[in-house]
Amino acid sequence: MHSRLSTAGAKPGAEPGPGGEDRPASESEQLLFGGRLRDDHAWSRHDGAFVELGLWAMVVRLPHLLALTARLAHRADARALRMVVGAETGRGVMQAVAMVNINGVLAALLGTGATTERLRSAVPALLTVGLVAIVGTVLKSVSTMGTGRLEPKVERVATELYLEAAQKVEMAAVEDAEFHKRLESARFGASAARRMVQYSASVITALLSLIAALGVLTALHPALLPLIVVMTLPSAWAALSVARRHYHSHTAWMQHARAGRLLSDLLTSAQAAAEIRVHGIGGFLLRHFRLMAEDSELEQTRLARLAARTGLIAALWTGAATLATFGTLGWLLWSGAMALSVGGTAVIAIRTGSGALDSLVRQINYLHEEALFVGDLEHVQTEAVARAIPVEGRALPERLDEIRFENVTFTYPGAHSPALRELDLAVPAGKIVALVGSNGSGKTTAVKLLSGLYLPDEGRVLVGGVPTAVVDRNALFSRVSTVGQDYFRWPFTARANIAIGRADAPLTDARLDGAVRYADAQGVIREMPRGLDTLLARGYKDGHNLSGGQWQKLAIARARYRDGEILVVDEPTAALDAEAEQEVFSKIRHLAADGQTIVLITHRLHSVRHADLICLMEHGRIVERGTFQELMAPTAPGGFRAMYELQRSQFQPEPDRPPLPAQNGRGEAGGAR
Ligand SMILES: Nc1ncnc2c1ncn2[C@@H]1O[C@H](COP(=O)(O)OP(=O)(O)OP(=O)(O)O)[C@@H](O)[C@H]1O
Repeated sequence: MHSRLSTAGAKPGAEPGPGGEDRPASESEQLLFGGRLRDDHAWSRHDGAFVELGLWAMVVRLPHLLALTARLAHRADARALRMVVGAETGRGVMQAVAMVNINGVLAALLGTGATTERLRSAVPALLTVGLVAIVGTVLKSVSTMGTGRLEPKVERVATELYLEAAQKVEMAAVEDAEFHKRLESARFGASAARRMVQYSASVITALLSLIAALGVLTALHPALLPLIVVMTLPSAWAALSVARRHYHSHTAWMQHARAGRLLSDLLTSAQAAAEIRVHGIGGFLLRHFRLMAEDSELEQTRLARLAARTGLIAALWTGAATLATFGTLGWLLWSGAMALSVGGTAVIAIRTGSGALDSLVRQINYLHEEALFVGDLEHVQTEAVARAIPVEGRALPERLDEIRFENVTFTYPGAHSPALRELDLAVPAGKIVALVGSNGSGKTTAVKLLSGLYLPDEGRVLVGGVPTAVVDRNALFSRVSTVGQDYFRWPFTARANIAIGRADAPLTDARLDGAVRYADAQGVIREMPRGLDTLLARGYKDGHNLSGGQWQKLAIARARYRDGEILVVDEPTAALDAEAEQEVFSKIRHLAADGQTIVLITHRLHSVRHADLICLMEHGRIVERGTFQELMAPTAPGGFRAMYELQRSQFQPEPDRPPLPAQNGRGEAGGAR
């Protein structure tokens, strides 16, 4: 029997269903990600989507798509946009002029009269064709330059559109898996917007080229018009079918692909590197990476097989249509309904026209496909705006005299039970309130509500008398400094790691030095190869890594640099040595004396002796509160006292335990050798 983590012998997706994506969860999906990652209905989110659109509906939507691209391009670089549109329009016109003149050349050459006479009369049209070809080539270069300039800018503008909106959403949205999925999809939207520029330019060219060819053909013989359409239909149908399948598959497999990338990222992650080696996880991850990749390879194979079949059917159909077209042309010539010179032009016009129509259908098709991703991007942007933290709200008073929780109940989105239940708490300004309690009792959640990151479901959190539900939350954020349990290790220089605490304030050395000194981080900075300019990102040139405690000191310096009136410290000393820990707590006491309000979360109960108020939390409620002396008194309920005594006893020597053998080789163990 295999162990739970073993995948030996497993062949996920070995028997794909007819649609490929209807297979049950593969072993990798089930074991690592808890279920199937494929979403067969992802595509149906797009109302009236391209997957359901017919060719005509797509043509009708074309102006909207071109306008969408033009809007993005205009925002990115209006001048480059004018350049591209002008050049592409010019190219189309040149094609029309060329075709009319080719007709002139052929008519002159195949007309009556002496050869030299015919040649001479063909020269003006011939020269025009040459000139038009040169102008066309120049215009193509101008267009290439314009699109080259435009594309990266459009991608940047599109990326910024959703990044800007996404960084302002409520925490509830950040933790919403559905919103993340949309963000992932929107990422493709930015590069899709870039490609839309190219496709839009090609649509303009193909459209003008087609108009030119149709114009010439109508003048030559109207019977040739429907033939062009018949010749083009098969490849248009094939392109549409393949693209639809591709889009459907892409959206259904997006989560799967993301999970595969996650596995490959983990294999090269500096953070996971040590554990991967010591615990021998590399082979395990690699195996699952391969299994996941094999799964999507099966899907790719399925798509390729279908594309080959569609291509074959389309080629047979095109062959028949071409035969019919040229047969008709031959019959027209044979029956004398068309002159030979006109026939020559007709061949060129048919080839140009069918090529242009084919290209037009393909480009519109691509444009639609890309537009769906850009649509996702717009969708995310709209959703992000709807879920954004409101920018307006009631102003906070100059001085925040109190933070108050009134009967607060809060459940995380998607959670089954509340993290906070009917919580009442008052934190006076300039005091230290310590929240203690077992893991998961709600301490961190309480400070998240206090900081305005979440809003209560019931009850109120009042900061300076203003409920967080109506306060200007950006103003509230700016009054809070935090050293969180999971503070972020910014992969920037040490200087940036501290100054990012108040990124919008001018960076001054005095403020920076003050923060470094406060966190007692001078030693840490001195030991870094380039001091404050040391890059703290392993894996980059000259990147340097710090120990957990050193990082923690930087995080404390950052909070000090931020200098908010309310300081939230969540396990601030977990990674510090005993001496540094005492130092931090004594500094925290001084801050309170200076008027800063401090909410301290810690499991080190010895450290909360000096807090003005200690709250013991359990299952989202405060079950005991008071000063250290009050909670340790024999009359107190005893929960805090019991926890404190338990911690203290761990530092008492155990009388029954035998002493460690001497380390100099002369102890018992050494003597036995
Ligand atoms: N983002 C989240 N989404 C859903 N549930 C969460 C989230 N964060 C915390 N919880 C849940 O809320 C409850 C309270 O968690 P919280 O982090 O506030 O506990 P804590 O007292 O700070 O714990 P610890 O001492 O381990 O840090 C826990 O049951 C936890 O699983």
